[in-house]
Amino acid sequence: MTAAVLDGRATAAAIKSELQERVAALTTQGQVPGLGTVLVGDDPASHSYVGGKHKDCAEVGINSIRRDLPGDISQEDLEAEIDALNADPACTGYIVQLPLPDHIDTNRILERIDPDKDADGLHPTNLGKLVLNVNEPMDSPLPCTPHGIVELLLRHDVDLKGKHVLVIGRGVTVGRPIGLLLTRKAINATVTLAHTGTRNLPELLAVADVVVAAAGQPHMISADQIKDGAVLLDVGVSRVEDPETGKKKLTGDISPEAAERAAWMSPNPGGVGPMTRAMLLVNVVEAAERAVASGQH
Ligand SMILES: Nc1nc2c(c(=O)[nH]1)N[C@@H](CN(C=O)c1ccc(C(=O)N[C@@H](CCC(=O)O)C(=O)O)cc1)CN2
Repeated sequence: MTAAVLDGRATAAAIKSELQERVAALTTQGQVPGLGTVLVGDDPASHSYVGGKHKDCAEVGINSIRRDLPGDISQEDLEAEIDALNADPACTGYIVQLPLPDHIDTNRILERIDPDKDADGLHPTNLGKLVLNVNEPMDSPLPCTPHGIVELLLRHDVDLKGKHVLVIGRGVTVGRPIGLLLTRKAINATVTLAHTGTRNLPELLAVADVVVAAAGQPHMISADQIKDGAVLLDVGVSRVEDPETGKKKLTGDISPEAAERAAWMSPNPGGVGPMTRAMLLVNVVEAAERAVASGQH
């Protein structure tokens, strides 16, 4: 068996073209969506992700607001930047690029974001709505990567009803929230969350129908560890040196050979990453649509 491809690039492109029409309609109504990004420090990967977000905005007609801040910014000064974006009417939604430097209290920053402008769906109010299952239909944003994974599966007609999903990694952007989405009645999967303290990972992998690997450990999952016909979503991204070229290259958590035994597999790059970017745009557009519907603009 060779896995069919869960093509994140093509799916994200389709979502972006659907969004162009919604952005045009909002613009006609006088509500031009504007995405703000807050980037602290000079991590090249974070710079590249933020650059990609603004490129996407330009493609669909969303305005861009960019705050690039020094790595030694104080908690107080960063909070002042958050307050300014909360108050800026041109910014209809924004994100704080993670991770933040160690001296910054990330949770305090996330809590300070106006929940109505929380384009990442990571404010406690919005995560709380996800727990309470009150954001159906979309009256609050969902975290981008979990939402992107669900959308990628839906648009490839991969049904998770009754399937056993093994999520590896307990981070706030992927591992923790995705179980809440996958266990909703509309999807009805059974989810196990594994992490660095999990003792029987090989046994769990051997029986999992679906694996969401978000550990950031290059090729930690090999072909011989998965179940035949599994669905594999490779979220983790590491930059490792290519022995042939000596250059750094992107490497996922799942060995590419696993495609020989899987039914479906998301490439990395080209799978979950582009979906994360697309779902951020969805959150920005939906926030602007909610503002119009509530007469706030
Ligand atoms: N505030 C947030 N911070 C971070 C998030 C997030 O959702 N919100 N997720 C990740 C980084 N991230 C978005 O911010 C992200 C990562 C990867 C990609 C992506 O498209 N990757 C490409 C390859 C990119 C490359 O060539 O370097 C792919 O998979 O094809 C998009 C967004 C952590 N921080």
